[in-house]
Amino acid sequence: MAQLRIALAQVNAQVGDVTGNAELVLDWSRRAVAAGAHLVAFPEMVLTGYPVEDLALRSSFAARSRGELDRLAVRLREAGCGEALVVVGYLDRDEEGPRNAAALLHGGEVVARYAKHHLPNYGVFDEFRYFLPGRRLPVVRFHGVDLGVVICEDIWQRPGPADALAAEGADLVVCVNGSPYERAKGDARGDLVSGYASRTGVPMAYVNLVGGQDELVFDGDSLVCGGDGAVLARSPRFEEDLLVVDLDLASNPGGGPDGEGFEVVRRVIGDDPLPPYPAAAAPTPAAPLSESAEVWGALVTGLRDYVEKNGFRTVLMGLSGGIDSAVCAALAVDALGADRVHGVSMPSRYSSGHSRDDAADLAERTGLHYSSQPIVDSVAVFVDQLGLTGLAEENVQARCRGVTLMGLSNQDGHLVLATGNKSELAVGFSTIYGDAVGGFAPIKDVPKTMVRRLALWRNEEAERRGETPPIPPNSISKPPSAELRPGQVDTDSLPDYELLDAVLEGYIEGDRGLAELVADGFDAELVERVVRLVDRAEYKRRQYPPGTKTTFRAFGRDRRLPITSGWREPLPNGS
Ligand SMILES: Nc1ncnc2c1ncn2[C@@H]1O[C@H](COP(=O)(O)OP(=O)(O)OC[C@H]2O[C@@H]([n+]3cccc(C(=O)O)c3)[C@H](O)[C@@H]2O)[C@@H](O)[C@H]1O
Ligand SMILES: Nc1ncnc2c1ncn2[C@@H]1O[C@H](COP(=O)(O)OP(=O)(O)OP(=O)(O)O)[C@@H](O)[C@H]1O
Ligand SMILES: NC(=O)CC[C@H](N)C(=O)O
Repeated sequence: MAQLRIALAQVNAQVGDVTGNAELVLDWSRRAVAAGAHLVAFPEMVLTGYPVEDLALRSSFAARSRGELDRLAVRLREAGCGEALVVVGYLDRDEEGPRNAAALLHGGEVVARYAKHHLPNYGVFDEFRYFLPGRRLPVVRFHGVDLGVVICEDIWQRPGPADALAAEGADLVVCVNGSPYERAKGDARGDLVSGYASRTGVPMAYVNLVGGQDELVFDGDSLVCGGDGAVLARSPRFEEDLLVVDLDLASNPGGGPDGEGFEVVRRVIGDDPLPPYPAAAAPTPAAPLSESAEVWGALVTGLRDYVEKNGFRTVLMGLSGGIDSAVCAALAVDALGADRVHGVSMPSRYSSGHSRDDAADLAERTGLHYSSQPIVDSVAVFVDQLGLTGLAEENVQARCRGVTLMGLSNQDGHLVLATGNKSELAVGFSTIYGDAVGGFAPIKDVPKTMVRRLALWRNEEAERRGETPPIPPNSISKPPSAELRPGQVDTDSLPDYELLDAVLEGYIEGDRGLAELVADGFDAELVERVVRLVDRAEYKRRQYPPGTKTTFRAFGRDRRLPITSGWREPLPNGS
């Protein structure tokens, strides 16, 4: 039985900032070594950030990543971390092409390199476009403990390198990850890691990135499972964390056919067993979050990191008194603090008194900066000069609001937030270049029924903490309305949101056809109408700002459809 203290550094790396990320690795390695860790592991491609998209194809970027890795090995030794084994994800490139790789650094050198074997190429991932798969499998004997490294998707597909490592006698497998958040995914990861450990008897340490990158949020949730599959330690979600765990590792005799097909490379570092050290208190595994808490955490992280990593100080949005803009404002206040959030009420001649009162109430509750910019005069100029009526007149109101927000953004440097939700985006219920303007859309992947659940949860959470609930109860209870003509409510032109979201979930998340949805029990006419609306709105979605993915299938990378398309889902009768 060998003892090893490992530290999983769940850090927030910045895509493209290789120098800054090297500093991050250095800083967290120092902390881990100060905590007595013998092995420190960082997430997938921590040195370049993840995902780097087409930057992976630039040889200058790969050269920078490789060069910084070599320098990092030396700097770690100079910083007193040379005795520890430090696992660092980076972008590699050899004569054949780019690789998604992890290096083991020790004593000022790169002692082993592993390139990801299974490349994910579904959903938001396009790794066949970027990387070549690796076949080499390093097994490093570190003070008598046989260690192997795998990268993220490697444990989602079998057979693969993790099973091969068990067969080659690894006593511990470290899995480095860039596993993005989507609702309820945490369980899948826990099951995979625990399943691997109990199947093979080999403990696994799983370290994930944390933080937002464009539309993705990495939620951390790093964990360690013992050889019996039990979870020994687990990091909190959506925050940086150093998970320090003492492991008693049994020697694995190896064996079995799973090692075939890989080129095993062995290296020995330190012949002597590690000296005994005082045991650290075992960390308590972080408790699971409720669905609303987890989605809220993802949205706050996604918004905060988009704003911070793109260098904005403040955000600005239109406040209609409705639930969508109220939830976006509450998210922004949680992400950035009230002083960095600006909201504008922009009443038109159709705006109700309560829309202004509810917007003002929201500002009062949250403490955000609030102002009023009526659009009555600007709308009148367009309507009169162009002779606009009906829908054209309705939409020009949304567009005057868009112009107002963009004017203030240009003047004061705010990032404009678009407040549309996934249900509206699905059916094209927004005015292009109107309420769809903005640089980021915090709730674009949250269905309207979930927006409501989030609003209720956030207010309850505030009450539980003895704080003022941020969202005006009236914004939650009143019927949703765009207020673009007198007395308009969303249900004039859309089905009830509970029903709409159920059909949308089947069509978008479940990829069910029109006939299948009817067989599921939905009304045929309703399904046909909703499906047509969704198909027709592809062009609008393509021009909508980016926003945080929370569902299994977010619009955009997860669901790529042609805009110009003659395809119509067949009707239940086959026509
Ligand atoms: N395939 C295509 N590729 C490129 N452009 C295409 C296009 N098809 C139409 N277009 C163009 O798109 C424009 C029509 O779209 P757009 O101007 O948006 O107008 P449209 O979709 O016709 O109307 C906006 C709808 O959203 C509703 N709305 C508006 C504002 C807020 C809310 C809310 O509750 O949040 C709801 C409103 O009640 C109305 O039903 C036209 O200029 C048309 O030429
Ligand atoms: N009177 C207004 N003042 C300021 N902004 C507005 C106003 N009306 C609409 N907006 C902006 O346009 C967005 C679309 O709002 P709209 O009222 O048309 O529909 P909605 O999707 O029900 O949104 P919400 O629930 O926020 O009202 C709002 O979220 C808000 O940002
Ligand atoms: N970076 C990866 O390889 C991620 C793929 C993996 N299936 C996940 O979502 O966790």
